[in-house]
Amino acid sequence: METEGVENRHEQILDADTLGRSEAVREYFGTRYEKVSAYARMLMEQGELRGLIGPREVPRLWERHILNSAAVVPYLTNARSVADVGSGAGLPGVIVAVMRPDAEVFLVEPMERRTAWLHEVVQELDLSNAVVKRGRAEDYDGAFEVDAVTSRAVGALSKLVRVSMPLVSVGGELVVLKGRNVREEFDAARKVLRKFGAGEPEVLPGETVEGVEATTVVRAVRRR
Ligand SMILES: C[S@@+](CC[C@H](N)C(=O)[O-])C[C@H]1O[C@@H](n2cnc3c(N)ncnc32)[C@H](O)[C@@H]1O
Repeated sequence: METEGVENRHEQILDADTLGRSEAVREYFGTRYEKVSAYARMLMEQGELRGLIGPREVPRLWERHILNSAAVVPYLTNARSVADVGSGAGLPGVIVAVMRPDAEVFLVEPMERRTAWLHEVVQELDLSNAVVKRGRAEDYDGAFEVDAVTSRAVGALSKLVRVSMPLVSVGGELVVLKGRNVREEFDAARKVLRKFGAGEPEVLPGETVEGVEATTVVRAVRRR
């Protein structure tokens, strides 16, 4: 029984690695590939055991998590500072920090167990541009401002705007990974978007590697 579990796990890791080792993925990440790959390996080996990702996520780690997270990066071109709110296992924050070594990246996460993991990742990957901030986004209102806040799977758009926009400098933006039905969340978010002078959010295509399903990226700019 025990051996079967281990073998299953091993197979899952090999499956997950097939996409991660493909030429298309190596090319996509370029010089940052080794670090992204080291992070993926850490997550494959420890993510489930440490309660960071579900067991079903291991085989689809690259597609659903690593590449999905990378989809925000093309929308952060002008950002010199980024905060990833609700970073959890480091998604998308760690990917942003790896792909944008020129930007300072704050990984904001309240749960101690998760921040301990994030500290390990930052050390292991030698990410000198990443800073782990333990706490809720609301705790940092007035403490720092960034050019962009990223977020994935933290809550409805209305909550994200409410807790994250105070961290965005005027002219900066919220760049959020969402499901394709995100427009359904716009009504509830409008009032709070208006408070920050942000109009209708943009729904942008989150394309990464050919053959990998594109995700949805939502962007809202803070105007006041
Ligand atoms: C479902 S997890 C998603 C983690 C990661 N972003 C991902 O996509 O895998 C949501 C995370 O958001 C964090 N969180 C919830 N509310 C938050 C808030 N107000 N400020 C910062 N983090 C928050 C939780 O502790 C949790 O780690």
